[in-house]
Order: sequence, then C-alpha cells, then structure tokens
Amino acid sequence: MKVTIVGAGNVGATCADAIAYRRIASEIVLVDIREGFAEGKALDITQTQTTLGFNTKVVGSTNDYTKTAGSDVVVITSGIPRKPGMTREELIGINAGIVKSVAENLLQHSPNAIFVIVSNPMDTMTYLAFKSLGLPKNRIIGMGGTLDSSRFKTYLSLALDKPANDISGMVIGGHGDTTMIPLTRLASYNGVPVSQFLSEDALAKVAADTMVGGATLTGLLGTSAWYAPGASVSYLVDAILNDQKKMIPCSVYLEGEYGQSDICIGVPCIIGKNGVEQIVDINLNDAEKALFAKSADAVRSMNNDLGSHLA
Ligand SMILES: NC(=O)c1ccc[n+]([C@@H]2O[C@H](COP(=O)([O-])OP(=O)(O)OC[C@H]3O[C@@H](n4cnc5c(N)ncnc54)[C@H](O)[C@@H]3O)[C@@H](O)[C@H]2O)c1
Ligand SMILES: O=C(O)C[C@H](O)C(=O)O
Repeated sequence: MKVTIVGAGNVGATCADAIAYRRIASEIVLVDIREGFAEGKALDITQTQTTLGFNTKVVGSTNDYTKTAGSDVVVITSGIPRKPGMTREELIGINAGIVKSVAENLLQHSPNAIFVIVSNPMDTMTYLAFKSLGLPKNRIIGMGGTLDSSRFKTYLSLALDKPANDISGMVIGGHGDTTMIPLTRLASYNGVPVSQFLSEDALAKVAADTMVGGATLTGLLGTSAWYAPGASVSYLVDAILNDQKKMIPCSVYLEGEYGQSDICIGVPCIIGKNGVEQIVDINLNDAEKALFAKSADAVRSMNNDLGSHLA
C-alpha cells in the first residue's frame, strides 16, 4: 500500500518514520516545497532500514506530485506550526491556502485516496478539504482526537501512577485549547471507571492539562510537538490500511450526528479500509452535550473565517 505525506517537516517526517518502521505501508512518498528537503528526510529514514529492520520504500519529492500517483492514503501536514503564546486558530490565514492547493494536487494524482488532514487549525482545514474536494465524507479524516486522547491517557496514567496502556479514554470536540472535551466520565483503568481512583479535582486537572497539551509542548519546544502527532497519524493510517475497525475520535463532516450539521469536528468513528465507516453515538450526558454544542459553535465560527478559500 502507498502513502503520501505532504510536508516533510517535524510532523510529516515523523509520520513517515513511524509508518516505515512499523511496516504499515510498502511505499511512502514525502513531498515538500523546500528544495531537496523531502528527498533528504526520505534518504535519512531509508538509512535506518538495516538498524530498524524494515524494507519500506521511502522517497522524497520537491513539489512533484507525479511521484504521489496512486496513493491509497494521503496525509496533509504542510503549513506553519504555532509559536509559543499563539492559538492554532491564528494559523488559518497562511495554512488555508496551502492545505487547499495541496489537497487539490493530491486528488489529481490519487483520485481514490483517503485524506488525513493534520495541518492546523485542523477541524477547519478538514472542513476546507471536504468542501474543496467534493469527496464522500468517509474519505476526509481530520487527525486531532487520536493525539488528544493519547495525551489524556498519559495524564491519567501519571495521576494514577499506572501504565498508560492499561487506560482507556477518549477526547471529542474541536482540536483546540478551549474546545476539546476529555470524557473523564467514560475513562477507565482496566475497565474500572477512573473516578473510583481519582478525586473530582484530580480529574478536572487531568482534563485541563489535556486541553492545553499542545500549547504546553509548544511552550517547551518553541514549536508544535511532533513525536506523538506523528505516532497518532501512523495509528490512524494503520487502522485504514489494515481495515482494523478501531473506534478512534476523528474530525469528520457531520450531517445531524451529535446535533450538528455542516461542520467537521471530533466524534467517535469506526475507522477501516473505507476510512470513516461509522460515526458512533456514545450517549453523552446533558453536561457533555452542552460542552459539545459550545465546542461546535467555536469551530463553526472559525469555518466562517475561511471566506474566499471556500469559493
Ligand atoms: N492535528 C494535529 O494534531 C497536529 C499535531 C501537530 C502539528 N500539527 C500541525 O501540522 C502542521 C505542521 O507542523 P510541523 O511542526 O510539521 O511544521 P514544520 O514547519 O516542521 O513542517 C511543515 C512543512 O510544510 C512544508 N510546506 C509548507 N507549505 C507547503 C506546500 N505548499 N507544499 C508542501 N509542503 C509545504 C514546509 O516547507 C515544512 O517543511 C502545522 O500546521 C501544525 O500546527 C497538527
Ligand atoms: O498544538 C499545536 O500547536 C500542534 C498540535 O495541534 C498539537 O496538539 O500538538
């Protein structure tokens, strides 16, 4: 199976590295506009084959989309990341034009591909890709909830002092510092609700830390995080290419689900070879429904800033 990743920067190259050494795809194409940059990243990843023991073909391309032809999954990480103190939403002015043109170039060469949108503000970029490409909604997937849920489980693990892989938890809503919704009520440690082990205050702190998980790392790193984002993309691409039917929170186009329409926002999805194969209604309680509606209002207001990009 062939995967193209556009944007060979911190996130895109980490996606490629993870997909390669996990043997998720047989071929990876990295694309960037910086002369030689994608080719260099691809060659560097290739030179890990003998030490990490994989045979994935990884090639780079400086803006030549003919090399991406026939991709099964395409991933868009192209665009700028935020600096400390910025919101993801502040990136819309620069990234919207990049994401739209990259998406159109990709579709021209891979008409049957499933699209994974990573660039921020991710929910709005996913909406832009959906509106621009005219593809069925199952083939446009925004990656944010996977990452947010991994951070949620990490913070729960630290609070519980227990292995993160024994913890189940999900984050839905927008991929924003104030819009994401860590579902503390449904989180569990080996099937036991975490509320049995953590106080309400401790759970509130876990949720708050999760919501600003990206900003915390941007403050420490001076730019967006890349290891967990890259791993999250590989987790999603694995579910698609290997038809895993995993329930993963993804930003997808809603047509009445969760009481929302004409928006892309994070909801629980069954992910398989057809992309979004089902949107799962998990019976939110009234408080969670109110948070979701508030989150959707914020995401929708961002979509309204797309302006001419939607033309
Ligand atoms: N959805 C998520 O969970 C998530 C997680 C991390 C980062 N992000 C976002 O992903 C994006 C990339 O982050 P990063 O840290 O990798 O940034 P980066 O600056 O390291 O890499 C971005 C790359 O995109 C390239 N690029 C720019 N315009 C391009 C174009 N038109 N065609 C091809 N390549 C182009 C740049 O040359 C650069 O190499 C940012 O918008 C960031 O906010 C999203
Ligand atoms: O937070 C960022 O700037 C990047 C990304 O959306 C993240 O959550 O790491």
